[in-house]
Amino acid sequence: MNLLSSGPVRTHRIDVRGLTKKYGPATVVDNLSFTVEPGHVTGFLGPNGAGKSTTMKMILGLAAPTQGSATIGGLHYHDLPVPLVHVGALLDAGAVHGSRTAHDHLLALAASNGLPAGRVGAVLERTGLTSVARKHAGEFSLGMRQRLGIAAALLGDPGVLIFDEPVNGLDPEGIRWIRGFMRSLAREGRAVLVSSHLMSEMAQTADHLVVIGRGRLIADTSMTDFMAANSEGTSLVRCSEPAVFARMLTAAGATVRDGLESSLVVAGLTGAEIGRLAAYNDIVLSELAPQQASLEDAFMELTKDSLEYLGATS
Ligand SMILES: Nc1ncnc2c1ncn2[C@@H]1O[C@H](COP(=O)(O)OP(=O)(O)OP(=O)(O)O)[C@@H](O)[C@H]1O
Repeated sequence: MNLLSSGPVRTHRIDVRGLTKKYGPATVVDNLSFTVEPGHVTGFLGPNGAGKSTTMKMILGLAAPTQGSATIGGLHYHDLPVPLVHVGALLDAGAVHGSRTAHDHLLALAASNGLPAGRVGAVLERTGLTSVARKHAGEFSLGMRQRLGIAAALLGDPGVLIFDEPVNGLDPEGIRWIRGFMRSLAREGRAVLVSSHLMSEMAQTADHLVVIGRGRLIADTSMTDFMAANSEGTSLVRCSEPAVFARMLTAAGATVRDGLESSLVVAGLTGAEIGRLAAYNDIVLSELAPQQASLEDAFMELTKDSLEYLGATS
């Protein structure tokens, strides 16, 4: 079998099991288990310092786990015969040799990994770099360096791709390109793991979410389920007798909490249902307004207990 042909993509899963990393007394990845499936973009979310990069480095054999394992298609990274054929990664786009042209950078990488030179043209084409292939990478903008890093990750036509905060610092056009690119890689049957500290980033890209905080798993869910559970609207209600109406709402199955200035924040009933209940009980509503919780709010809520430091309140 020719592992380097442009035939169907080899599908692999990433399996992370009980993965733990300690640096001195600090446990930065703590008994983490999750799976990254082929054909999906899995968003790896967590606040800064949550342990995302460290986890990715362990999957890629760049850091040794203190406990547990991370495998690609059942093998540890160091046991993969030609690693780039199975997994490609973009960890730090700045780490490109500025003195080489994009073409020569990729050619050197192909040669040192035993990959055919023909792949260089293919990945330049795929990442839209053909016209600048003879330019020095040192002259590249961040967006172009990012594309070059992705071209390198694709050299072995791997079934697994790992991107660490790929849109950091990019302009809107670069961000849109990367999002679309990751989705196209998943459509081809590849397993794509991409980290971010922004929920809004993931909402437009990922099919699945793995959320961590302080190195621990907080959520492992499909994007659809996360959205259904967290973007449910609440209603803000102002009325003549909030305490009385709150009891009625609760009796009708709503969840009610106090809002600002004697308002009520009501979940579990639609605006129309709240309005009907008020009319039926002769409660005068002075305000009934839908409140849409953003996914970013839901993510903040989910990770608030795991933030390393909280802003001081003045
Ligand atoms: N080589 C190291 N030695 C000691 N501590 C480290 C090392 N690498 C990472 N850490 C610490 O481990 C914690 C997790 O870092 P990591 O970079 O994995 O987090 P992250 O979720 O990727 O965050 P960020 O988005 O800020 O990079 C941090 O507190 C960091 O300071």
